[in-house]
Amino acid sequence: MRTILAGGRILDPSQNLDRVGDLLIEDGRIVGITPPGETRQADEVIPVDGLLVTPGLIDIHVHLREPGFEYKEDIESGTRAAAAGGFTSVCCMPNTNPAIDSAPVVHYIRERAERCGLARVFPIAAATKGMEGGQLTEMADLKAAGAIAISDDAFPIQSAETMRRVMEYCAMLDLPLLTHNEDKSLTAHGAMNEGYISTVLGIAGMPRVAEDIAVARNILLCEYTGCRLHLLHISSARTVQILRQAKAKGLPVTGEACPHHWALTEEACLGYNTDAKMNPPLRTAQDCEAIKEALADGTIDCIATDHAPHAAHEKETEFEAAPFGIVGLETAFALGYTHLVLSGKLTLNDLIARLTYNPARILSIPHKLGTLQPNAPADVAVFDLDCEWTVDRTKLHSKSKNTPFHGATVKGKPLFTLLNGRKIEVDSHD
Ligand SMILES: NC(=O)N[C@@H](CC(=O)O)C(=O)O
Ligand SMILES: [Zn+2]
Repeated sequence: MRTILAGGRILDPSQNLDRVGDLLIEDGRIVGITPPGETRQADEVIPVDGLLVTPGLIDIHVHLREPGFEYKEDIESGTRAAAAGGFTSVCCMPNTNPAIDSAPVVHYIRERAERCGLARVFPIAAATKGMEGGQLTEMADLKAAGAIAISDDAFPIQSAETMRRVMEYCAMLDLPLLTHNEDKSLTAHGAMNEGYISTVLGIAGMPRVAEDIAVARNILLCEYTGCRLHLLHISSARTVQILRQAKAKGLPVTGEACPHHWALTEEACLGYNTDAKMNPPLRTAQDCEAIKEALADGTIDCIATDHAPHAAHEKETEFEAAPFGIVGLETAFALGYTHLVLSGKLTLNDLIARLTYNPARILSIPHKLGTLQPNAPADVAVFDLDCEWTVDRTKLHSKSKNTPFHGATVKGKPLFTLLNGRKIEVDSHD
Protein backbone atom coordinates (compact mmCIF):
# COMPACT_ATOMS: atom_id res chain seq x y z
CA MET A 1 0.00 0.00 0.00
CA ARG A 2 1.58 3.24 -1.15
CA THR A 3 0.29 6.71 -0.27
CA ILE A 4 1.53 10.09 -1.47
CA LEU A 5 0.89 13.28 0.44
CA ALA A 6 1.34 15.46 -2.59
CA GLY A 7 2.64 18.98 -2.93
CA GLY A 8 2.70 20.20 0.66
CA ARG A 9 5.29 22.24 2.58
CA ILE A 10 7.06 19.48 4.50
CA LEU A 11 8.63 20.70 7.72
CA ASP A 12 10.56 18.34 9.97
CA PRO A 13 12.84 19.87 12.63
CA SER A 14 14.51 16.50 13.28
CA GLN A 15 16.11 16.73 9.83
CA ASN A 16 16.28 20.52 9.52
CA LEU A 17 13.94 20.08 6.61
CA ASP A 18 11.52 22.66 5.20
CA ARG A 19 10.64 22.26 1.53
CA VAL A 20 7.77 21.67 -0.87
CA GLY A 21 7.55 18.08 -2.03
CA ASP A 22 5.72 14.77 -2.02
CA LEU A 23 5.87 12.63 1.11
CA LEU A 24 5.91 8.95 0.18
CA ILE A 25 4.47 6.40 2.55
CA GLU A 26 4.51 2.65 2.12
CA ASP A 27 2.89 0.07 4.40
CA GLY A 28 2.58 2.56 7.21
CA ARG A 29 6.16 3.83 7.07
CA ILE A 30 7.82 6.90 5.65
CA VAL A 31 9.78 6.14 2.51
CA GLY A 32 11.08 9.62 1.75
CA ILE A 33 10.45 12.91 0.02
CA THR A 34 10.56 13.51 -3.73
CA PRO A 35 10.13 16.69 -5.77
CA PRO A 36 6.47 17.55 -6.38
CA GLY A 37 4.90 15.37 -9.08
CA GLU A 38 7.94 13.12 -9.55
CA THR A 39 6.46 9.95 -8.07
CA ARG A 40 3.24 8.94 -9.78
CA GLN A 41 2.56 5.38 -8.79
CA ALA A 42 0.48 5.14 -5.64
CA ASP A 43 -2.66 3.49 -4.32
CA GLU A 44 -3.74 6.75 -2.77
CA VAL A 45 -2.79 10.35 -3.52
CA ILE A 46 -3.80 12.96 -0.96
CA PRO A 47 -3.32 16.47 -2.39
CA VAL A 48 -1.98 18.91 0.22
CA ASP A 49 -0.94 21.86 -1.96
CA GLY A 50 -0.55 25.01 0.08
CA LEU A 51 -0.74 23.06 3.35
CA LEU A 52 1.84 22.36 6.05
CA VAL A 53 2.95 18.76 6.60
CA THR A 54 4.79 17.89 9.83
CA PRO A 55 5.47 14.87 12.01
CA GLY A 56 2.34 14.06 14.03
CA LEU A 57 2.28 16.19 17.17
CA ILE A 58 3.15 14.58 20.52
CA ASP A 59 1.54 15.72 23.77
CA ILE A 60 3.22 14.35 26.86
CA HIS A 61 0.68 15.76 29.35
CA VAL A 62 -2.94 14.73 28.85
CA HIS A 63 -5.68 13.58 31.22
CA LEU A 64 -7.82 10.98 29.41
CA ARG A 65 -9.91 10.24 32.54
CA GLU A 66 -10.41 6.56 31.74
CA PRO A 67 -10.80 4.43 33.77
CA GLY A 68 -13.13 6.00 36.30
CA PHE A 69 -14.16 9.43 35.07
CA GLU A 70 -15.66 8.61 31.68
CA TYR A 71 -18.30 11.30 32.13
CA LYS A 72 -15.49 13.86 31.64
CA GLU A 73 -13.59 12.07 28.87
CA ASP A 74 -12.69 8.59 27.75
CA ILE A 75 -9.91 7.14 25.67
CA GLU A 76 -11.97 7.30 22.50
CA SER A 77 -13.20 10.90 22.88
CA GLY A 78 -9.81 12.06 24.16
CA THR A 79 -7.87 10.52 21.28
CA ARG A 80 -10.45 11.91 18.83
CA ALA A 81 -9.80 15.37 20.34
CA ALA A 82 -6.08 14.64 19.95
CA ALA A 83 -6.49 13.81 16.26
CA ALA A 84 -8.58 16.95 15.78
CA GLY A 85 -5.67 18.92 17.23
CA GLY A 86 -3.00 17.36 15.01
CA PHE A 87 -1.70 14.98 17.71
CA THR A 88 -0.83 11.39 16.86
CA SER A 89 0.64 10.51 20.27
CA VAL A 90 -0.42 11.45 23.76
CA CYS A 91 0.89 10.45 27.18
CA CYS A 92 -1.86 10.12 29.77
CA MET A 93 -1.61 11.00 33.43
CA PRO A 94 -2.35 8.49 36.19
CA ASN A 95 -5.05 10.40 38.12
CA THR A 96 -7.75 7.98 37.01
CA ASN A 97 -9.82 5.63 39.18
CA PRO A 98 -8.22 3.21 39.74
CA ALA A 99 -5.02 5.20 39.33
CA ILE A 100 -2.44 4.01 36.83
CA ASP A 101 -0.46 2.40 39.63
CA SER A 102 -0.54 -1.26 38.60
CA ALA A 103 0.36 -3.17 35.45
CA PRO A 104 -3.25 -4.24 34.64
CA VAL A 105 -4.36 -0.59 34.34
CA VAL A 106 -1.43 0.14 32.01
CA HIS A 107 -2.43 -2.85 29.86
CA TYR A 108 -6.08 -1.82 29.90
CA ILE A 109 -5.34 1.70 28.64
CA ARG A 110 -2.98 0.50 25.94
CA GLU A 111 -5.47 -2.05 24.67
CA ARG A 112 -8.36 0.43 24.67
CA ALA A 113 -6.27 2.98 22.78
CA GLU A 114 -5.17 0.38 20.26
CA ARG A 115 -8.78 -0.57 19.62
CA CYS A 116 -9.86 3.06 19.16
CA GLY A 117 -7.07 3.55 16.64
CA LEU A 118 -7.20 7.36 16.67
CA ALA A 119 -3.86 8.17 18.29
CA ARG A 120 -1.11 6.37 20.16
CA VAL A 121 -1.42 6.47 23.93
CA PHE A 122 1.55 6.08 26.27
CA PRO A 123 0.49 5.73 29.92
CA ILE A 124 2.37 7.59 32.65
CA ALA A 125 2.34 5.60 35.88
CA ALA A 126 1.92 6.91 39.41
CA ALA A 127 4.95 7.27 41.67
CA THR A 128 3.05 6.32 44.81
CA LYS A 129 0.11 3.96 45.33
CA GLY A 130 -3.13 5.81 44.66
CA MET A 131 -1.01 8.97 44.28
CA GLU A 132 -1.26 9.27 48.05
CA GLY A 133 2.36 10.22 48.58
CA GLY A 134 3.14 7.14 50.69
CA GLN A 135 4.08 3.69 49.45
CA LEU A 136 5.98 3.64 46.15
CA THR A 137 4.52 1.84 43.15
CA GLU A 138 6.17 -1.18 41.51
CA MET A 139 7.92 0.96 38.92
CA ALA A 140 9.81 -1.89 37.25
CA ASP A 141 6.54 -3.78 36.68
CA LEU A 142 4.87 -0.62 35.41
CA LYS A 143 7.71 0.00 32.99
CA ALA A 144 7.58 -3.59 31.77
CA ALA A 145 3.82 -3.18 31.19
CA GLY A 146 4.49 -0.16 28.97
CA ALA A 147 4.47 2.90 31.24
CA ILE A 148 6.63 5.57 29.63
CA ALA A 149 7.30 7.75 32.69
CA ILE A 150 6.41 8.28 36.33
CA SER A 151 4.34 11.11 37.85
CA ASP A 152 1.97 11.91 40.70
CA ASP A 153 1.00 15.04 38.70
CA ALA A 154 -2.22 16.21 40.34
CA PHE A 155 -1.02 15.11 43.77
CA PRO A 156 2.50 16.53 44.04
CA ILE A 157 4.71 14.65 46.48
CA GLN A 158 5.24 16.90 49.47
CA SER A 159 7.78 14.84 51.42
CA ALA A 160 11.36 15.38 50.24
CA GLU A 161 12.23 11.94 51.58
CA THR A 162 9.56 10.25 49.46
CA MET A 163 10.61 12.30 46.44
CA ARG A 164 14.19 11.22 46.95
CA ARG A 165 13.22 7.52 46.97
CA VAL A 166 11.02 7.95 43.91
CA MET A 167 13.91 9.61 42.09
CA GLU A 168 16.32 6.87 43.10
CA TYR A 169 14.02 4.25 41.58
CA CYS A 170 13.44 6.34 38.46
CA ALA A 171 17.19 6.80 38.03
CA MET A 172 17.80 3.08 38.48
CA LEU A 173 15.10 2.18 35.94
CA ASP A 174 15.92 5.07 33.59
CA LEU A 175 12.35 6.33 33.78
CA PRO A 176 11.79 10.09 33.49
CA LEU A 177 10.02 11.61 36.50
CA LEU A 178 7.45 14.31 35.71
CA THR A 179 6.71 16.70 38.55
CA HIS A 180 3.81 19.04 39.20
CA ASN A 181 5.73 21.55 41.29
CA GLU A 182 3.72 22.91 44.18
CA ASP A 183 4.43 23.36 47.86
CA LYS A 184 0.91 22.71 49.13
CA SER A 185 1.56 24.44 52.45
CA LEU A 186 1.67 27.71 50.49
CA THR A 187 -1.40 27.09 48.32
CA ALA A 188 -3.89 25.58 50.78
CA HIS A 189 -7.40 26.85 49.90
CA GLY A 190 -5.95 28.87 47.01
CA ALA A 191 -7.85 28.91 43.72
CA MET A 192 -5.93 31.39 41.53
CA ASN A 193 -2.67 33.31 41.32
CA GLU A 194 -1.98 35.40 44.42
CA GLY A 195 -1.96 39.06 43.50
CA TYR A 196 -4.04 42.12 42.78
CA ILE A 197 -6.80 40.26 40.93
CA SER A 198 -7.21 37.60 43.63
CA THR A 199 -7.53 40.43 46.15
CA VAL A 200 -10.14 42.22 44.03
CA LEU A 201 -12.11 38.98 43.64
CA GLY A 202 -11.68 38.00 47.29
CA ILE A 203 -10.27 34.60 46.40
CA ALA A 204 -7.44 32.92 48.29
CA GLY A 205 -4.25 33.00 46.24
CA MET A 206 -1.62 30.52 45.10
CA PRO A 207 1.68 32.42 45.15
CA ARG A 208 4.27 31.79 42.47
CA VAL A 209 6.82 31.01 45.16
CA ALA A 210 4.89 27.78 45.88
CA GLU A 211 5.95 26.59 42.43
CA ASP A 212 9.46 28.02 42.63
CA ILE A 213 10.25 26.35 45.96
CA ALA A 214 9.06 22.96 44.72
CA VAL A 215 11.07 23.37 41.50
CA ALA A 216 14.21 24.29 43.43
CA ARG A 217 13.80 21.31 45.76
CA ASN A 218 13.08 18.89 42.95
CA ILE A 219 16.10 20.10 40.98
CA LEU A 220 18.36 19.73 44.02
CA LEU A 221 17.07 16.18 44.51
CA CYS A 222 17.59 15.51 40.81
CA GLU A 223 21.20 16.63 41.18
CA TYR A 224 21.56 14.38 44.22
CA THR A 225 20.01 11.27 42.67
CA GLY A 226 20.82 11.62 38.97
CA CYS A 227 17.17 11.13 38.02
CA ARG A 228 15.83 12.49 34.72
CA LEU A 229 13.48 15.25 35.84
CA HIS A 230 10.82 16.92 33.69
CA LEU A 231 9.01 19.97 35.06
CA LEU A 232 5.33 19.94 34.14
CA HIS A 233 3.34 23.07 33.20
CA ILE A 234 5.80 25.83 34.10
CA SER A 235 3.89 29.01 34.96
CA SER A 236 6.30 31.27 36.82
CA ALA A 237 9.11 33.53 35.60
CA ARG A 238 11.30 32.58 38.57
CA THR A 239 10.90 28.87 37.79
CA VAL A 240 12.19 29.62 34.30
CA GLN A 241 15.33 31.21 35.82
CA ILE A 242 15.91 28.23 38.11
CA LEU A 243 15.52 25.81 35.19
CA ARG A 244 17.95 27.86 33.10
CA GLN A 245 20.57 27.66 35.86
CA ALA A 246 20.05 23.91 36.26
CA LYS A 247 20.54 23.37 32.55
CA ALA A 248 23.66 25.51 32.54
CA LYS A 249 24.99 23.15 35.19
CA GLY A 250 24.31 20.22 32.91
CA LEU A 251 21.62 18.60 35.05
CA PRO A 252 19.21 16.18 33.32
CA VAL A 253 16.24 18.55 33.69
CA THR A 254 13.68 19.51 31.05
CA GLY A 255 10.57 21.64 31.13
CA GLU A 256 7.25 22.16 29.41
CA ALA A 257 4.82 25.03 28.96
CA CYS A 258 1.09 24.93 28.22
CA PRO A 259 -0.57 27.37 25.78
CA HIS A 260 -2.75 29.00 28.46
CA HIS A 261 0.34 29.98 30.43
CA TRP A 262 1.56 32.23 27.63
CA ALA A 263 -1.76 33.20 26.02
CA LEU A 264 -3.71 34.31 29.12
CA THR A 265 -3.14 36.12 32.39
CA GLU A 266 -4.89 36.00 35.76
CA GLU A 267 -7.27 38.66 34.43
CA ALA A 268 -9.12 35.87 32.61
CA CYS A 269 -10.45 34.89 36.07
CA LEU A 270 -12.36 38.19 36.39
CA GLY A 271 -16.08 37.54 36.55
CA TYR A 272 -15.26 34.35 38.48
CA ASN A 273 -14.71 32.51 35.20
CA THR A 274 -14.20 28.89 36.23
CA ASP A 275 -12.93 28.07 32.72
CA ALA A 276 -9.89 30.14 33.62
CA LYS A 277 -9.21 28.05 36.72
CA MET A 278 -6.40 25.56 36.43
CA ASN A 279 -3.39 24.41 38.41
CA PRO A 280 -0.86 25.97 38.24
CA PRO A 281 -2.96 29.09 37.80
CA LEU A 282 -2.78 31.79 35.16
CA ARG A 283 -0.20 34.35 36.28
CA THR A 284 0.89 37.79 35.05
CA ALA A 285 1.98 39.28 31.73
CA GLN A 286 5.56 39.18 32.99
CA ASP A 287 5.33 35.42 33.56
CA CYS A 288 3.83 34.93 30.07
CA GLU A 289 6.76 36.89 28.59
CA ALA A 290 9.31 34.80 30.51
CA ILE A 291 7.69 31.59 29.26
CA LYS A 292 7.74 32.79 25.65
CA GLU A 293 11.41 33.81 26.01
CA ALA A 294 12.23 30.40 27.48
CA LEU A 295 10.43 28.59 24.67
CA ALA A 296 12.38 30.68 22.19
CA ASP A 297 15.83 30.13 23.74
CA GLY A 298 15.19 26.44 24.44
CA THR A 299 15.16 26.66 28.24
CA ILE A 300 11.64 25.25 28.03
CA ASP A 301 11.97 22.21 25.79
CA CYS A 302 8.44 21.38 24.80
CA ILE A 303 4.81 22.38 24.62
CA ALA A 304 2.20 20.17 26.28
CA THR A 305 -1.49 20.84 26.79
CA ASP A 306 -2.35 19.51 30.28
CA HIS A 307 -5.68 18.67 28.61
CA ALA A 308 -7.85 18.41 31.75
CA PRO A 309 -11.50 17.85 30.86
CA HIS A 310 -14.21 18.49 33.46
CA ALA A 311 -17.99 18.23 33.02
CA ALA A 312 -20.13 21.36 32.69
CA HIS A 313 -21.94 20.70 35.96
CA GLU A 314 -18.59 20.64 37.77
CA LYS A 315 -17.43 23.95 36.32
CA GLU A 316 -20.81 25.70 36.64
CA THR A 317 -20.34 26.44 40.30
CA GLU A 318 -18.59 28.90 42.59
CA PHE A 319 -15.01 29.65 41.60
CA GLU A 320 -13.49 28.14 44.75
CA ALA A 321 -15.54 24.95 44.42
CA ALA A 322 -14.86 24.31 40.72
CA PRO A 323 -12.19 21.76 39.79
CA PHE A 324 -8.85 22.91 38.34
CA GLY A 325 -8.26 22.28 34.65
CA ILE A 326 -9.13 23.13 31.05
CA VAL A 327 -9.24 21.18 27.79
CA GLY A 328 -6.37 21.92 25.42
CA LEU A 329 -5.77 19.37 22.68
CA GLU A 330 -7.84 21.07 19.99
CA THR A 331 -6.54 24.61 20.45
CA ALA A 332 -2.84 24.08 21.21
CA PHE A 333 -1.44 24.31 17.69
CA ALA A 334 -3.38 27.47 16.81
CA LEU A 335 -2.42 29.14 20.10
CA GLY A 336 1.21 28.34 19.41
CA TYR A 337 1.09 29.53 15.83
CA THR A 338 -0.87 32.68 16.66
CA HIS A 339 0.90 33.77 19.85
CA LEU A 340 4.42 32.50 19.27
CA VAL A 341 5.06 32.35 15.52
CA LEU A 342 2.91 35.15 14.09
CA SER A 343 4.11 37.43 16.91
CA GLY A 344 7.69 36.77 15.81
CA LYS A 345 8.80 35.08 19.06
CA LEU A 346 9.47 31.62 17.59
CA THR A 347 10.14 30.33 14.12
CA LEU A 348 7.66 27.82 12.75
CA ASN A 349 10.47 25.25 12.84
CA ASP A 350 10.97 25.86 16.57
CA LEU A 351 7.25 25.61 17.29
CA ILE A 352 7.04 22.25 15.50
CA ALA A 353 10.22 21.00 17.22
CA ARG A 354 8.65 21.74 20.61
CA LEU A 355 5.55 19.75 19.61
CA THR A 356 7.26 16.76 17.96
CA TYR A 357 10.92 15.91 18.22
CA ASN A 358 11.58 17.46 21.64
CA PRO A 359 8.75 15.74 23.55
CA ALA A 360 9.70 12.44 21.86
CA ARG A 361 13.25 12.81 23.13
CA ILE A 362 12.29 13.90 26.65
CA LEU A 363 10.30 10.72 27.25
CA SER A 364 12.40 8.49 24.95
CA ILE A 365 9.20 7.63 23.13
CA PRO A 366 9.77 4.38 21.24
CA HIS A 367 9.31 3.53 17.55
CA LYS A 368 11.17 6.60 16.24
CA LEU A 369 8.25 9.00 16.56
CA GLY A 370 8.31 12.78 16.13
CA THR A 371 10.22 12.61 12.84
CA LEU A 372 9.58 12.08 9.13
CA GLN A 373 12.88 10.29 8.58
CA PRO A 374 12.80 7.27 6.25
CA ASN A 375 11.50 4.13 7.91
CA ALA A 376 9.80 5.99 10.76
CA PRO A 377 6.12 5.13 11.30
CA ALA A 378 4.04 7.43 9.09
CA ASP A 379 2.54 9.54 11.88
CA VAL A 380 1.90 12.86 10.16
CA ALA A 381 -0.10 16.05 10.75
CA VAL A 382 -1.45 18.42 8.10
CA PHE A 383 -2.31 22.07 8.85
CA ASP A 384 -3.77 25.04 7.01
CA LEU A 385 -1.69 27.97 8.24
CA ASP A 386 -3.83 30.54 6.42
CA CYS A 387 -7.08 29.47 8.01
CA GLU A 388 -8.40 31.92 10.58
CA TRP A 389 -11.04 30.38 12.81
CA THR A 390 -13.00 31.10 15.95
CA VAL A 391 -12.86 28.61 18.80
CA ASP A 392 -16.35 27.29 19.46
CA ARG A 393 -16.65 25.06 22.51
CA THR A 394 -19.71 23.31 21.07
CA LYS A 395 -17.60 22.03 18.17
CA LEU A 396 -14.91 20.39 20.30
CA HIS A 397 -14.55 16.62 20.05
CA SER A 398 -13.65 16.31 23.70
CA LYS A 399 -16.58 15.31 25.91
CA SER A 400 -15.84 18.37 28.01
CA LYS A 401 -16.10 21.97 26.86
CA ASN A 402 -14.14 23.76 29.59
CA THR A 403 -12.02 26.12 27.53
CA PRO A 404 -11.25 29.76 28.28
CA PHE A 405 -10.63 30.27 24.55
CA HIS A 406 -14.29 30.02 23.48
CA GLY A 407 -14.87 32.89 21.04
CA ALA A 408 -11.16 33.58 20.47
CA THR A 409 -10.08 34.08 16.87
CA VAL A 410 -6.88 32.23 16.04
CA LYS A 411 -4.90 31.30 12.98
CA GLY A 412 -3.61 27.89 11.90
CA LYS A 413 -5.88 24.90 11.69
CA PRO A 414 -5.15 21.19 12.04
CA LEU A 415 -6.90 19.41 9.13
CA PHE A 416 -6.15 15.72 9.60
CA THR A 417 -3.50 13.29 10.76
CA LEU A 418 -2.06 10.05 9.47
CA LEU A 419 -1.46 7.32 12.01
CA ASN A 420 0.78 4.54 10.72
CA GLY A 421 -0.04 5.88 7.25
CA ARG A 422 -3.81 5.68 7.79
CA LYS A 423 -5.79 8.89 7.42
CA ILE A 424 -7.58 9.94 10.61
CA GLU A 425 -10.19 12.47 9.72
CA VAL A 426 -12.52 13.95 12.30
CA ASP A 427 -15.09 16.70 11.65
CA SER A 428 -13.64 20.15 11.33
CA HIS A 429 -14.37 22.71 14.05
CA ASP A 430 -16.33 24.95 11.63
N1 LIG B 1 -3.96 20.87 35.78
C1 LIG B 1 -5.16 20.95 36.28
O1 LIG B 1 -5.64 22.06 36.50
N2 LIG B 1 -5.88 19.86 36.59
C2 LIG B 1 -5.45 18.50 36.48
C3 LIG B 1 -4.68 18.02 37.67
C4 LIG B 1 -3.50 18.82 38.07
O2 LIG B 1 -2.47 18.76 37.41
O3 LIG B 1 -3.57 19.50 39.10
C5 LIG B 1 -6.65 17.60 36.33
O4 LIG B 1 -6.46 16.38 36.31
O5 LIG B 1 -7.78 18.09 36.22
ZN1 LIG C 1 -0.46 19.14 37.18
